[in-house]
Amino acid sequence: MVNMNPFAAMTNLSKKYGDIYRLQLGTVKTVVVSSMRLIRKVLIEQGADFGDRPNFMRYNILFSNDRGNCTLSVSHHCFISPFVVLQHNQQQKTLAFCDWSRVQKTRRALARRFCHTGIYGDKITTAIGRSEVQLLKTLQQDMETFGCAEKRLKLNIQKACASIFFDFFCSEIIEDWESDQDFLQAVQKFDEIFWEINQSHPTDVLPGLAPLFRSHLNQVAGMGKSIRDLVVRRIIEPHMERLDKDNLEDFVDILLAHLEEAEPESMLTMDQVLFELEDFLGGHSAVSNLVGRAIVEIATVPGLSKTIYEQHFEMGNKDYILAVIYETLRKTSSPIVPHVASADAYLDGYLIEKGTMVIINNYELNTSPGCWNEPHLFIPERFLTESGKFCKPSHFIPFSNGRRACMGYQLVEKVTADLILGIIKNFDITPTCNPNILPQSCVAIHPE
Ligand code: HEM
Repeated sequence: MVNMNPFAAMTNLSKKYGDIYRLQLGTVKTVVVSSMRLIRKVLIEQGADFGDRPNFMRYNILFSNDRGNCTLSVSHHCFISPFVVLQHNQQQKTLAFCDWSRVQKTRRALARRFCHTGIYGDKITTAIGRSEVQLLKTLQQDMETFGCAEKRLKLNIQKACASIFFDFFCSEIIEDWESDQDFLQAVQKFDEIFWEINQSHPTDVLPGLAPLFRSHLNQVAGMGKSIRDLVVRRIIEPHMERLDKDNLEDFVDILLAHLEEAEPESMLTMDQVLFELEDFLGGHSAVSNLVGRAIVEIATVPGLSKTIYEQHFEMGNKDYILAVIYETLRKTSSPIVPHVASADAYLDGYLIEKGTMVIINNYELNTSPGCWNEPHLFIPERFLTESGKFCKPSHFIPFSNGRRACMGYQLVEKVTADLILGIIKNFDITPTCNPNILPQSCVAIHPE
């Protein structure tokens, strides 16, 4: 099973050992849950007991915060290179990979309104509109230069999504993607980070192997630095100078106003604010990879591009494109970030000790013939009622559920739909690549 998709391998084990079983992964005690009944318990009914995240060395390296020369430090003084020594629990600075805490509640509360595309509908629509013009122009140029837009398709979609997110969250309009070196570097680094956090690595469960992976871990340490420089210099500093607390223009203003106005016991630190902003800006990588995957899927189903066009633009069915997005997520079998028991707790009668990692294995729920008709095929209609309304079965939860659920799903739906529709309206999509060669159980497409 070593070469298998790990989620498929864990599904095989569940056939033998049941919907809940223990695994010892290196030094990490792990429990795998596979049925919807148990997944619901972990995420919702007993969400308070399972709200923490694994403390992987890579996450700590990635979310360090030395803006100078990348000299960081590790809890157990694990020496990786002359330049990198890690610090304990740097990952508590990030929203998505920290343990559950009062700080986490504050972080989520600050971002909630901004993730609501209804409340900030005009701002996101304007940002998408601005970026789409540049995307279509760039794709057209590539068509003229290379005869097809495939060569740089992923990169162009990344730039489009990044400029939407910079515009929406920070009011930072990227006028010219190609000449803005800061921006281009941030796009590349965000994508590398997204790929990295979507992969597992031997040091996650065997941190003692770190010296064997020095070069990779040093690379990981460098990934966030250029992004942090850009965020501080181009976004935080100018926002601090012009902050008007009576007129909060964007998410950065909301975060900075919090630093001045919150009660001391619930106030975030400047570092936490900076990392929260980076977490949300980084969401663009998830969207761009998803758009890329959807385009590949659409290309390989004969006539689908035309059907999307007809449904959306001619028949006015706005739900069809949503069904395409959810079918892409299903076929990818987009995984859920592992949780960790924050206290000793009983799950289905078994004692799960504090600190145990809980893998929520949704692979079978996303891909099995027991849950879906012809699951290997791309059929958006499975997410539509007879009258064409979007309808998602309750066992399909690509954005998870409960207190750690994804905060960005509305943005994902809106940006992904608008970009795909923009491309379909202006270009023919024909297949050159088989979607089955893309990695499974992972939205990310390799940065190369
Ligand atoms: C392809 C697109 C995306 C998918 C499939 C996705 C899915 C997920 C999943 C499964 C989780 C883990 C939930 C859990 O552990 O129970 C998560 C967490 C999170 N997502 Fe997303 N996400 C996507 C894009 C985004 C975007 C664009 C943003 C923000 C703009 C975002 C913000 C977050 C945040 C902040 C968390 C951490 C929540 C927490 O730990 O408290 N996501 N996402």
